[in-house]
Amino acid sequence: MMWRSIKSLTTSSSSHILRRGYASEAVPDRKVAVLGAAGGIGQPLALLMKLNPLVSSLALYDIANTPGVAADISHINTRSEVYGYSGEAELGKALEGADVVIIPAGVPRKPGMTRDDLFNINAGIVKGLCEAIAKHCPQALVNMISNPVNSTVPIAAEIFKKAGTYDPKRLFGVTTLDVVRAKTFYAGKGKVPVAEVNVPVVGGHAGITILPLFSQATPKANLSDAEITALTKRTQDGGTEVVEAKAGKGSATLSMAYAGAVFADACLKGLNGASDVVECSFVQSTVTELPFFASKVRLGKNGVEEVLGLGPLSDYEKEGLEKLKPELQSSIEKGIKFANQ
Ligand SMILES: NC(=O)C1=CN([C@@H]2O[C@H](COP(=O)(O)OP(=O)(O)OC[C@H]3O[C@@H](n4cnc5c(N)ncnc54)[C@H](O)[C@@H]3O)[C@@H](O)[C@H]2O)C=CC1
Ligand SMILES: O=C([O-])CC(=O)C(=O)O
Repeated sequence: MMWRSIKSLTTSSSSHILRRGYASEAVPDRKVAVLGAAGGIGQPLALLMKLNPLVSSLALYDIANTPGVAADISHINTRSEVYGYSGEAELGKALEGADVVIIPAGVPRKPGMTRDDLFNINAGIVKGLCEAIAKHCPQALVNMISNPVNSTVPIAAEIFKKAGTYDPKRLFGVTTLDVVRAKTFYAGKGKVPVAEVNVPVVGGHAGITILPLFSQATPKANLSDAEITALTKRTQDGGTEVVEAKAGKGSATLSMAYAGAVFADACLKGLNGASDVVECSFVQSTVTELPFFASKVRLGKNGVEEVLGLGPLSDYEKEGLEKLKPELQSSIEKGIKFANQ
């Protein structure tokens, strides 16, 4: 599929504009920057963004090892030009003119750790990167992958507020991997075609704050309450399942790269004018009393066009929603407090 869509694009001889097949619809130039591009997520994510025909310029930034990754990926014969940037002195150049900035920079979990255990290191990394974004590409859509997402997104918001550049429509916590997992696990248990499955996942991105809404899943599968409870728990613990299987060698990287690429693609489609792009994301929200919350979001030319409501919840989901609020609230407050220290 991906290969076909790439082949159906041809380069215009007179400009950087691409034209789609026989139609004359222009595909605008779009720059994507990946911060943390030499890491476990960063490398396969950079590869997937190199395969995305909506990207014209791909900036790969890390504190080290980016020249090799950039040289390697740059040989792939797809649309985008690839540039590698290494070290803080080059961060500004990596960000300049970026339409979408994806942040998988930071340390991953080891067995026995929670995502919150990453706060002490990753909060500082995210803060520094967001200060640079505010300076060099304040208009960019920011896709935050670095954990704990429940705190790193509020940190980013506070940093942007301080710089006077905050636009809640442009800041996203990437929770797509929760949706990817919920879809996979539901299709397996419900014996329905995985490609057709849709499941909203709301709340946040850690343990019980991840709330899959299987009562709204389509296509309908005949699952018992016990099966729904088990699927919910498996989705909530999906990250830990990978951390334990990797046994000290990090957390999800390949499935996260896929999820990050799906979400960035949705952002790019929205920027380019599509009006029917809906993904779940952790954003500034009034869906509940919490200031940030993951729910379905319609993307468009300005980033978030509309934060969609939760829809009807089962009693089990209503209970899960109430249970997650105190933990999510405290993670949000921790991020806000850190940024304002
Ligand atoms: N949102 C989500 O669903 C998920 C989030 N994650 C999170 O993503 C983050 C990255 O995970 P991995 O790629 O596995 O880790 P990794 O350790 O393999 O890669 C992280 C990269 O970040 C780089 N880095 C560190 N400080 C930096 C800075 N100041 N500027 C730019 N780059 C910097 C490192 O050099 C390294 O290349 C972790 O915090 C992890 O918990 C992981 C999986 C899913
Ligand atoms: O579990 C982790 O630490 C990484 C992550 O966020 C995930 O895989 O969902």
